[in-house]
Amino acid sequence: EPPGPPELLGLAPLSPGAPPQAPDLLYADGLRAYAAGAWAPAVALLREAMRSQKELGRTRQDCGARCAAEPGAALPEVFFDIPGSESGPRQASGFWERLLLRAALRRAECLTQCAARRLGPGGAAQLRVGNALRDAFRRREPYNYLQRAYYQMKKLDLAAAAAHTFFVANPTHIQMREDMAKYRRMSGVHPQSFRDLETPPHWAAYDAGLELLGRQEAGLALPRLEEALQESLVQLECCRAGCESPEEQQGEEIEEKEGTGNQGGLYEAIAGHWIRILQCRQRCVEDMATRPGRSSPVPDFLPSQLRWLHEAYAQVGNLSQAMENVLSVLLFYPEDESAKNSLNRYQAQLGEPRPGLGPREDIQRFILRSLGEKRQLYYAMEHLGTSFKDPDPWTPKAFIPEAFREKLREDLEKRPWDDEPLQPKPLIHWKDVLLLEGVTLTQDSRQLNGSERAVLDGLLTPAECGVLLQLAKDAAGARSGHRGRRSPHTRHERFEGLTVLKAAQLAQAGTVGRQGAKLLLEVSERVRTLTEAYFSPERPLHLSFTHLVCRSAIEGEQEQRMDLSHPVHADNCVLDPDTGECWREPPAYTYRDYSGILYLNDDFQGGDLFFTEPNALTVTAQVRPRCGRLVAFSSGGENPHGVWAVTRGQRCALALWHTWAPEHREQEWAEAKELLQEPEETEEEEEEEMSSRDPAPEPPNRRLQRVQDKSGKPPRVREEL
Ligand SMILES: O=C(O)CCC(=O)C(=O)O
Ligand SMILES: [Fe+2]
Repeated sequence: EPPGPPELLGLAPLSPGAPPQAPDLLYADGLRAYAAGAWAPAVALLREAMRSQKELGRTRQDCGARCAAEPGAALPEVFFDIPGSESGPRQASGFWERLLLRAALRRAECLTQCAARRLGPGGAAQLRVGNALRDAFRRREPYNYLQRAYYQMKKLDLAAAAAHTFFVANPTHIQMREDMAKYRRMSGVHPQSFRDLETPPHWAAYDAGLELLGRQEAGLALPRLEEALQESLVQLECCRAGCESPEEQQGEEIEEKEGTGNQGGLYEAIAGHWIRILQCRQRCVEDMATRPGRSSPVPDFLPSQLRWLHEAYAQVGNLSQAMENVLSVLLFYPEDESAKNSLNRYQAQLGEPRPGLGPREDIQRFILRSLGEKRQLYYAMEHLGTSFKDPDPWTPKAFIPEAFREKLREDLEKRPWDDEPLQPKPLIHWKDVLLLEGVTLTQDSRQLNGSERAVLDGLLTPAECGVLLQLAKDAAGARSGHRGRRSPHTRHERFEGLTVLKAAQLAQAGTVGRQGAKLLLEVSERVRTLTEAYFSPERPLHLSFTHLVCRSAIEGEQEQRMDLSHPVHADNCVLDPDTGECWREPPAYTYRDYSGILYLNDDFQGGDLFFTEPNALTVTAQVRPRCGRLVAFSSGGENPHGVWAVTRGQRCALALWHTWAPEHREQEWAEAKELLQEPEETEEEEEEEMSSRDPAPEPPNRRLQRVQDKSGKPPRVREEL
């Protein structure tokens, strides 16, 4: 078992029964202690902040549930009833208003008292945790500080656990990747030390269940799969309970512009508020189905859990339970052929119909409630002009107003990744990435006279450039025995390209150093993170191709050269300079969405990159290569570019193309990674590393300032203009 939060060492004792303190204050104190190098108090305060925040959430849920059940606090049924659905007898005017108001007042009173009882007088104010803090906790930011503090305290197992927990939710965090590798080497590999301390229970159970099922252990899988479903529903309830507090709705700015904004009177305001609560509740299905650190949910998560349950029960021969689950699947998808077939088979096997055999009650309740909400949301969409993005593919067509069905069909026909729900806010802001990595923005689109272009500096240290240049050199030497072949673009240059997989294979064969091949992988991920954060914070970008390319001037053939090292082109379409059009069709690599060129050196003549107008003639901007400089741009016709002739020396660069299309993700990257997985280092090396090499990881000082900055504005990045 990994050390879980309770045993995270006998530092300042955490008092389990004590009422929670204000998490923001605890967190700020924790960060101050951290900055002062007071590691043990920092750990205690950060953990207490997390505990308090959890405890507050639990209080809110408990109070919410208790007060909803309070006599007289239930909202009158008719409040949920809307035109179009059958309703009870109409009462005298004013009757429902009084009922509604009384219920609302009663419930508000109950909530206030409940909070005061649980949290002390004025406790309700603590329930409000600021947005920034909530986001920080959701990103598991405290674990980043914890891992560094534990490292300083030489508690490597705890550092590893905390680092991993942070990493699970921040899989593109480059520094963390390095830290974890370091802990792994130093702590002598305790794989269990790298377990996620915060895995939501339904994911743990779900993964365990599927793994067992995959090993033909249906009997063992069943309790885990049942647990997964129960925990999923619990998680859903937690999320829904949060929808009633004001801060949960602040992400809804869009709504302000819509029909039920703040203007209007009492009824418009009530309706608007209620709609926002319903929208929030519906989104909880996605929240529950999204793994930590992922940006999109597992599609159709609940029905697929039911299908697994059905399969597992069928495998162990438990007919009635198998039937219960297959009937539940049919609640979502009444026309599901395979479910219908199974059902018929079971009915035939059982002989006569068994009364009392129906779908699962928990699922029945879930669907009824969800449909009730959808009905109201679609009604408001049609009549009040509010928006509703239905998270579920199973909603019966009859629920969707005619006018929106067409739109829905169009949405389904779009490229699948267009439909990936966008993150309400970027996971990592690109400026934060810059701060963390010490990268600077040198020129933006405006300064480069175009759209979606940027030059960033400081992505590589000179030593890293050296390693990659050496890699290119060793690979070229090993493969051809002479310095490269003729360039496909010009006969005045030689051209050598190296892919990540080739590099890994050569490293495997001992032809090039492992360090270089590993750096190549790591750096490509570094560029991807930055490009995603800068250009596509709401939609994941994948690497689709990585190529280490060197172009060298052929001596004695440079006089009166008129040609280019790389003719003007666009990266994802066929450019027609005559019309300025760019055709996004083969032979262009149409799935490329963003391009990046990371330069490794500047000791050559010529070889600047330039952008042109779509006529391929008028130069709009130029970029001089140098070590660690990245030029990144969207790959379409808006960015035609070329490379001036390299007239002396050798120009090396890492060219990377990114895509939104997951199916065009670079397979070779993962293969290369696999090949380069190194055997663990020896004890002596660990000792040496612990004592000398990296005694104190940089505290994330600059992030600290940002968190403490009460104005809420991130600090400005130094922009070298
Ligand atoms: O190396 C460069 O600067 C640009 C190369 C390029 O545009 C390409 O390979 O598509
Ligand atoms: Fe290009």
